[in-house]
Amino acid sequence: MSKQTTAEKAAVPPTLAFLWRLITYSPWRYLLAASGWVVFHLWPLLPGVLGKLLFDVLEGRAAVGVTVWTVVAIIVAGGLARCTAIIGATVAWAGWYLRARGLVQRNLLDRVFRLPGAQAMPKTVGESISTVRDDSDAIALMGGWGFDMLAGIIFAVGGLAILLTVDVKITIIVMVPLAVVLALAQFARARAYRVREQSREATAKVTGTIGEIVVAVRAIKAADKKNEVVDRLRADNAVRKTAMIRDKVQSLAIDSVFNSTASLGAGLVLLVAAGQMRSGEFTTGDFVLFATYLMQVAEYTYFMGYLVRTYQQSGVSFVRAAELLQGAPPMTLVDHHPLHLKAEPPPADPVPAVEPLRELEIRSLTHVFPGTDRGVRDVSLTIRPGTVTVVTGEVGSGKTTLLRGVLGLYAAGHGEIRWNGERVEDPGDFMVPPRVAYTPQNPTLLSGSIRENVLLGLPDDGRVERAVHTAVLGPDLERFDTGLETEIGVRGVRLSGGQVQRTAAARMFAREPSLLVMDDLSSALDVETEQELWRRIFATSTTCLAVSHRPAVLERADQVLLLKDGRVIAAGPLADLLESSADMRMHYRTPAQTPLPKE
Ligand SMILES: Nc1ncnc2c1ncn2[C@@H]1O[C@H](COP(=O)(O)OP(=O)(O)OP(=O)(O)O)[C@@H](O)[C@H]1O
Repeated sequence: MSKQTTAEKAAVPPTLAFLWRLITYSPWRYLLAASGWVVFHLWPLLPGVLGKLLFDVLEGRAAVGVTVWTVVAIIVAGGLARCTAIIGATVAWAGWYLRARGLVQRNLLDRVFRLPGAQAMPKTVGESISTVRDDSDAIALMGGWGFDMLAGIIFAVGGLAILLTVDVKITIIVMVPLAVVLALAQFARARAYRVREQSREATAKVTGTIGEIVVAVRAIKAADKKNEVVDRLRADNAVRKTAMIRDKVQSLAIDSVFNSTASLGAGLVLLVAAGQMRSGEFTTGDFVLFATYLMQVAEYTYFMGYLVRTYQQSGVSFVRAAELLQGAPPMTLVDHHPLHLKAEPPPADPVPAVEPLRELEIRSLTHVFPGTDRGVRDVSLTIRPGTVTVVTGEVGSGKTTLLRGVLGLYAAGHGEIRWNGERVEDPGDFMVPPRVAYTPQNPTLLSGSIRENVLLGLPDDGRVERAVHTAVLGPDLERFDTGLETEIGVRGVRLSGGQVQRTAAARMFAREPSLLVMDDLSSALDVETEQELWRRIFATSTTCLAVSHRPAVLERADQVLLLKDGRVIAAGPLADLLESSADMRMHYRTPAQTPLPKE
């Protein structure tokens, strides 16, 4: 039963390994995009040469015998070829990029949904959403890095080589101050990235705070903490505002410095080459070539710095995304799986036919929460079909932990579970419908109709009606105008605590499982509804494992487990325990009742 803990993190492989795996997910699209973009990036080498040729032809200095119209035709044809390349590359790139991002998001969500249900996420909701949304984007965008880098290097080296062949002295005199300005801009840009990172973190924090407020809105009102919450949001927002303004000012300043290097370069060429131009050594064509290339070579040099940083940023995104995998190998992020972007996704796996329960054996189940001595230790019990097992005990004695341990909802645990004599290797995967269905103490419903919430993907074959009957939801549904179609959730009807519990119970009954697992199911119900609920559950003769303090339920139990400090201190039929256990007598007389909230 023991599994890898979230603390055991696998080392993250180099970013290039991820990139290669992503490229091979849709290699032809990538290749097409890469070829198109390389043509696009390298194209600016041509206008410089052609511009020089054009002016040389006009001045009658051309080394080759071409007419002005030939040069113009080459320029137009080249432009058209570039347009075609860019259209093809953009379509192919969009296809590749969307698939790459979708794949990373799919793999992240797949892993998160497969993790044991009781395992806390290593980040806040806001940070997790940010990772699924933004980091997957940064990872996919890095795909363009490969061909941009290649084209950038070819362009910068090629452009510089052409300039050097025209005039070595002017090239050096012009390039050195330009290189200094670019280096300064690059340095400033490194700082700007740190500021951008701070602004990203500040945004994630504000998103997280808003998420927490929305979830806890009732608690905030009840505790009258509105002002404190607004103050906290204001403080988070103030940090975000400062970070965003700094980010914007820095990037605008860098861009303006960078943009003026073009004029600076052209001015420098004119200054340095004035004498040679007068003597005719440096032609108008040469000037056109310099003016065209200088800026572009500078731009590409600058672009390289950007690409290096993009690469580093994507590495950081990979690390952050790998953290969400919580123990799975980081390369899981880029595992190849179909995305079904065009066709309908395949239907969910059919519900497997399972053997009816003959015996469930739990041996020495132990789960201790990491870093504490709390949890449950060495619990053993046997559950036979059609029986009712009730777990009871004081607040914090380990009842919920025991149920969740049996369901395999904790990543790390010890002990053995045997279903019909067969050892269950992965209870988290095995103890699910149609074998087992569970209603937690504080169930969560989704936005949608009550029918959708009960069915949750099961066929609508009359089971909803049976389930809501068992859950004693009928009288509530009669009060809603649209009955089972009543929308609940953020934009729908707000259900009372008892209605939420019974809707979740109906969802459990609709699974028609061999074993019902219920954690304090009736804690929010009035006495009559509760009694009717238990009567109907027991009437189904389904095997039950339930946490309860209610005397009526304890009396109906075939076996009662009394927990104290995470251990079973008494087990057996209630009548026997009342005779043999002073703790049971005390607990039965003054059970740790949960107050009944108003429905
Ligand atoms: N995630 C957790 N991390 C650390 N300790 C925990 C965690 N969850 C529960 N505990 C502790 O483990 C012990 C058992 O908790 P558990 O929720 O199983 O008790 P319980 O008997 O179900 O309580 P209640 O009657 O309030 O539902 C308690 O001391 C609790 O504080």
